[in-house]
Amino acid sequence: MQDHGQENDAPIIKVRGLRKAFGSHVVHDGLDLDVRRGEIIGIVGGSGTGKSVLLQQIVGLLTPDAGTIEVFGESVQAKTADEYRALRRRWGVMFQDGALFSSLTVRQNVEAPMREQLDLPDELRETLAGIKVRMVGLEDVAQTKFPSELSGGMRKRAGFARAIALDPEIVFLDEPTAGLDPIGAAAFDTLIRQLQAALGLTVFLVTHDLDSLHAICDRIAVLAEKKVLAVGTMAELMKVDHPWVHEYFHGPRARAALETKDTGKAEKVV
Ligand SMILES: Nc1ncnc2c1ncn2[C@@H]1O[C@H](COP(=O)(O)OP(=O)(O)OP(=O)(O)O)[C@@H](O)[C@H]1O
Repeated sequence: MQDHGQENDAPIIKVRGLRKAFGSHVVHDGLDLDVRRGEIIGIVGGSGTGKSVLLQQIVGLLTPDAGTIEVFGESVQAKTADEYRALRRRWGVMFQDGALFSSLTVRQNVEAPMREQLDLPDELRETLAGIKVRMVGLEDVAQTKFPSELSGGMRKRAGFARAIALDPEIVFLDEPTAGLDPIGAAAFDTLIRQLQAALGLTVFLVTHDLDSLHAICDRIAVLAEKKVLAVGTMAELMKVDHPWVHEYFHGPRARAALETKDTGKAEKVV
């Protein structure tokens, strides 16, 4: 058992002075962000503001040009391969399209990180993977299906099951409701909230979906001008005096999402 007690008050993710450029294209410059343990934080920003690039740097798939990233109080960058592997075991990632292995069944996809990180007998691994598949609301019959045999919503659930395969402390979700119909998106939001509460997860949620922000996020971080321009609750961000932030949180789609929330309707207005 690892003792994580001393980390409880410290941010679970701490980003300071982050800079990232691709050639002459600077995506992040002086970006700071704290994520609190146990919260659902939504990451929003215009297209190309670097939401996915930020996520990829935090999980160590891209290397910053400058600045520091700590997760669980440990630097993600300054790690040997074994140390990084141990750190990576404590989070799960769901990429935009679920990024499932097309040649593996749903259950085998969920088993993949278990095979990599855990030394379990086959039968136990299969049973545990089956439990994860059920936890995301997929029927048992889906376990032996291939990704191509699933609907978009089911593929996303399968991707979520794989992200929680190793009982992570943090899950990173990159636009999990993109491409889902309104009812499917609302159901996925509910699933995120339920699993977050049941498993005590911290959720890093990249999204364009204002309904998700209203429905499940504790705080929202806005990426603009190469940094985190503002971070706070929805109510706090609605008071921010910046053209993009104002338009985003007061525009017609924001009003529709707010109305949906206030009236408690299951469907969102599109
Ligand atoms: N591997 C890469 N090589 C070169 N440029 C990249 C790479 N990854 C991302 N970029 C560029 O970095 C910028 C930020 O990309 P990113 O995907 O993070 O944006 P985003 O905010 O997630 O956008 P969207 O909301 O459209 O998904 C874009 O201009 C993109 O073209």
